[in-house]
Amino acid sequence: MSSNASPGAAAALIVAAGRSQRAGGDVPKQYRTLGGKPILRWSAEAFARHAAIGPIHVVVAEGEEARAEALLAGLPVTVGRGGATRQQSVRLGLEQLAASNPARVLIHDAARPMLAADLIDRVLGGLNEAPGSCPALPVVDSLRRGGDSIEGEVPREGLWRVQTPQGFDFLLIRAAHASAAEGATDDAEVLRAAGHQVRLVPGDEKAMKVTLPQDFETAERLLDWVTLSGSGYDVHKFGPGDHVWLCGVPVPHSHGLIGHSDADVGLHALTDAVLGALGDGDIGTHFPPSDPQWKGASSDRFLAHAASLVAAAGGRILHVDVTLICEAPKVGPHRPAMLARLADILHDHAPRLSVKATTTEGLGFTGRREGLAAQAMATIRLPGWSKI
Ligand SMILES: Nc1ccn([C@@H]2O[C@H](COP(=O)(O)OP(=O)(O)OP(=O)(O)O)[C@@H](O)[C@H]2O)c(=O)n1
Ligand SMILES: C[C@](O)(CO)[C@H](O)COP(=O)(O)O
Repeated sequence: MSSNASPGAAAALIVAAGRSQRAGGDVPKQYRTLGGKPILRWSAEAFARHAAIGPIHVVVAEGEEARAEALLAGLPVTVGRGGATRQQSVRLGLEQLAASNPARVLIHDAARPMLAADLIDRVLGGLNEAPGSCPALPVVDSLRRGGDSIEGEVPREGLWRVQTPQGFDFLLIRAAHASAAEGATDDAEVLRAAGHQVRLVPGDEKAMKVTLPQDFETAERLLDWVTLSGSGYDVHKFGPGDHVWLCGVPVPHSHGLIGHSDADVGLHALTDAVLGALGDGDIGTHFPPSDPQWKGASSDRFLAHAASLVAAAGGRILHVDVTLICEAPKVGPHRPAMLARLADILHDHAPRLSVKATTTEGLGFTGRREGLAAQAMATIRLPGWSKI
């Protein structure tokens, strides 16, 4: 993904050097997946899609640079080293960003993956009013001080739960961090303590910080999954040959199928069904027949590409269903091999697979054995909370 940045765009600094002591797990939470996508990648993509964001810099713990670069592949980001505390990570990240000379910077926790474009807009809007801008949500529960029992009340009026991204005048926040005492839990406080105004702007419940083990499940639910279906249809004509390719399997036959690629109608219809569910063109858009590199190509790569687009959108294929329409060859004996091949091409993307066959009772072009047709249906699940 290339940057959409407009001139004068703000920089983004994503802090991802934490150790996830509260979340636990085998790897730090920013490297775990949410909706099939690494947590760190979610917010990096959100910044990369936003036209008002320019350079994007990520700081990670020592030794994690290669892992972070691999999971951020294809995004216009740079990766540097963070520090032992969040405050130190921000300070180091700001120093590393100084070479880009941004006028403004948005500082964001990698642990807040659901970063909506309108939250970025609100934070940038706040920066037009003050040198600092901080998204926050009102406290709605009653607050009490205590240990095992309640010892007193804490009035909630005027209290806010602050989130990220927090926006700043770059030179002011860099200077404030350079001279700040240790112990600040966020950057708005660092700027305020240095004597500058920080504007509060409305936050977003979905910009929650994944902190505790149970937060992964909550975050998955907040992705607002949408279920989408697509259909595909394809026809190829019989010609000379002794086998046809169907759903990735060579099936012996008195004829072959004529086509630019291997003419696998099953995989072509299914690829179109997956692309249809995504709303991302058709097989010809992605693999133009005019392009000589697809001559004789094995069609499994077309389907694998469509599946990779679903995965890149943080989604998952739930179900695919292919119907092959022909008088011959007989499909039944080859069905187990076709299902195994589809599972192989789709890896673990599609838990439910179906291949069916029908004749047209001697009617039409398939009935006259002039060609072979296939129709397919795919159902996918995509995170619906932001426009992807
Ligand atoms: N030395 C640190 C500590 C934290 N962070 C980042 O600051 C954000 C907010 O921190 P938090 O949720 O507290 O993450 P962790 O420090 O990883 O969690 P814990 O406190 O449970 O260990 C996270 O994106 C985290 O990666 C950082 O860049 N450098
Ligand atoms: C910056 C922050 O996300 C604002 O809510 C938060 O303070 C960082 O998390 P931590 O748990 O305090 O390290």
